[in-house]
Amino acid sequence: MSNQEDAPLPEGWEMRTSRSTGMTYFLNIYTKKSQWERPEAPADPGEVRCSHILVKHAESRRPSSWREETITRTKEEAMDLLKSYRKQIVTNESTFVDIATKYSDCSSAKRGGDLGMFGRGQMQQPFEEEAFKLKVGQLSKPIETESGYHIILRTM
Ligand SMILES: O=C(N[C@H](Cc1nc2ccccc2[nH]1)C(=O)O)c1cc2ccccc2s1
Repeated sequence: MSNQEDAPLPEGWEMRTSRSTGMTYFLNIYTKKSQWERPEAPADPGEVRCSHILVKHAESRRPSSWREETITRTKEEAMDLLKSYRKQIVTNESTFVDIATKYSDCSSAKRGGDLGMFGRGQMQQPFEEEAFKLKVGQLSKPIETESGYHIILRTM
């Protein structure tokens, strides 16, 4: 039975000792907030940085992109296409940036799919929910928003 004190801290937390009292406290390395209680869950990053690949379809909120003036593919075709891209990436046949730059139906394609840093409340809910679940370096499964189907890579 490993002693709770020896167990590693959840991701994003560091242990500190108070200079004034000598007491141990815990620091969220992302938000710089501290707390006395030993954390049980990974620290809320507050903000994340992600890149994504978006495949739109005829029912997308805006069925148009830098690639195609009018996007007519069906939802099923879009999902199949996105899954083929994900397979190329996970088998190292292609890089994420190469696929995003060539095929993503989001204007972020020009930046290799990079969306920059964002906090909660900035992106469509299903996208945000998945993005904040990812560990840094992790590639999501396909998710759906009103824009179409995405795979998300958390980079920070
Ligand atoms: O909403 C955008 N682009 C839309 C497609 C889209 N829909 C999204 C929904 C969630 C996250 C990213 C998304 N991108 C479009 O081009 O029709 C954004 C483009 C960019 C470019 C740079 C940084 C942030 C963003 S957000």
